[in-house]
Amino acid sequence: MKDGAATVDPCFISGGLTPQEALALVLEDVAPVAGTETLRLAEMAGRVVSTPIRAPRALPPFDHSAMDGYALALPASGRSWGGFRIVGTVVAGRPMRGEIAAGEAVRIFTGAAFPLGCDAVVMQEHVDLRDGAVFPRREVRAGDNVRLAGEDVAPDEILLREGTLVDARHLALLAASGIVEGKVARRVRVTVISTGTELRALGENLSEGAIYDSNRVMLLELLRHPGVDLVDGGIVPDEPSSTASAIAEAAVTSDLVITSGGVSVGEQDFVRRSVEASGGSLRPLKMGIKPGKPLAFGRLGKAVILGLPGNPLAALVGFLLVGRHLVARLAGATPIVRHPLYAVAGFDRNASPGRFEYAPAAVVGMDAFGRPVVDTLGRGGSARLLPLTRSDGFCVVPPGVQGVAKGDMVEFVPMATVRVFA
Ligand SMILES: Nc1nc2c(c(=O)[nH]1)N[C@H]1C(S)=C(S)[C@@H](COP(=O)(O)OP(=O)(O)OC[C@H]3O[C@@H](n4cnc5c(N)ncnc54)[C@H](O)[C@@H]3O)O[C@H]1N2
Ligand code: MOO
Repeated sequence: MKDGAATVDPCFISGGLTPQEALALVLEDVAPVAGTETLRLAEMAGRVVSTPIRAPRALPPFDHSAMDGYALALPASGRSWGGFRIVGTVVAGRPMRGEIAAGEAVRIFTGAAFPLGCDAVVMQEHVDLRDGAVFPRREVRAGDNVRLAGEDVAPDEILLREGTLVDARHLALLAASGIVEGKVARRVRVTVISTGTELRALGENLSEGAIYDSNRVMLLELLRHPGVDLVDGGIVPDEPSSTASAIAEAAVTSDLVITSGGVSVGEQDFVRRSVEASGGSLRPLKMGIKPGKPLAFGRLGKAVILGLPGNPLAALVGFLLVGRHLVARLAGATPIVRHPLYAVAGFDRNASPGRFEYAPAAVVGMDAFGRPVVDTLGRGGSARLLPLTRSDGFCVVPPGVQGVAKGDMVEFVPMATVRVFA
C-alpha cells in the first residue's frame, strides 16, 4: 500500500475480534464501582467526579477591566474622540464608590472592578494624556476591554460533569468558584499478581531456569494513580492451589485483579482453571492482535479478572488495549475519545493475517512535509524489553494483504497513552 493511511481489509480480520470490538464486549460487562467520598479540593486531583458540581456564583463575579488603561464614560453620542477628564483611580481588589459621569475617565488596572457609569476601557498604549485628561487615539466602543460578570460561567451552570477525571484545570475552575470540597468515586482497588514458577522477586537468587519478575513492577507503575488503590499481589508459582487461592483472596477485596502469565494453552497455564475452580469464569478474548493474543477476561465474585500474557511486551499491549480502559470504566470515568494519530512508516513490514500488530517504534525524523517518520527498531519480539525502552510508541500494522511499506501512513500510539487514565 503506497498512498494514504493503511486501511483494514475486512477479509483479513479472520483471526479474531478487532481491538475495538473486543474492548466494547468487555466494557459492556463492567459497571462502575459503587461508593463515593467527599474530598478537599486539592485531594480531588486524579479522581473521578461522581455527582455534577454546579457553580455557586457567576464567573467572573463582577464586571472588570481586561487591561491596564482608562475606563471611559462615553457621552450619549457614543463618540470617543476628544478628552475625558480623569476623576480617579481604581485598582484590582479596591472597587470605586460612586458613579462616573459622561465625559469622565478613571485610571484602571487589569482585574479592577469596572466603575459604575463607565462603558469601556482603552489601553494605556492607545491614549495621549494632557492636562488631567485622556485622549484616545483610536475609536473606543462600549464594552471594549471589559469582562462582564458571568461571561465565563453563569450561576448554577454545571462546572464539572459526572465522570470528569479531575486535573489541574478543573481544580482552578473549582477554586475560582470558591468550592472547597467535592464528591468523587471511591478509588478502584486493583491487585497485580505475577504467575510463574520460574519467576523470582528482586533480591532473590536466580537459580537455573529462573528469571526476575519484570511484569509486576511495570504493571504497578502503569497503574499508579490517585484514583487507584494499588495492591501488589506478589508472585505465585504455576501450581493450581496456590494460584487459585491467591486470585480468590485478591478477588474478595479488589475490584480488578490483573494477572500476568499462565493464560496460554499449556498444561502449566493455571490461571483460567484457578478462576473456574473458585467459581468464577475466565475466557480468552479472541482479540486479533500481536502480541498479546492469549489475553483473557472474566469474573470471580464481584471482581473483574484480566489475565495478561506473560511475555512483557504482550502484557503491556494487553494493558494498553484493555487494562487501562477497565480501570477507567470501574472508576466511572467518561471515556476519553482519542482520534488515531498517523505517522509515515520508515520501514517495510508484512501484515500478520487476521492480527493487528503493535510494534514498538521510535520517531526518527520528519519527512519533507513535516510529518513524523517512525521506525520499528529492528528485530522485536514479545519477550524483548530493550527495543521497547528505545521506542516512543507503537505502530499499528493492520491485517491485510499488503502490510506496510516505507512511505505509508501508519497509526501511531504514543507511549504516553500507555498508562491508566491516559
Ligand atoms: N502452543 C502455544 N504456545 C504458546 C502460545 C500458543 O498460542 N500456543 N502463545 C504464545 C504467546 S503469543 C504468548 S504471549 C505466551 C503467553 O503465555 P502465558 O500467558 O501462558 O505466559 P507464560 O507461559 O506464563 O509466560 C510466557 C513468557 O513470559 C515470561 N514471563 C511470565 N511472567 C513474567 C513476568 N512476570 N516477568 C517477566 N517475564 C515473565 C515467561 O517466563 C515466558 O517466557 O505463550 C506462548 N506460547
Ligand atoms: O502475546 Mo504473545 O507474546 O503474542 O507473542
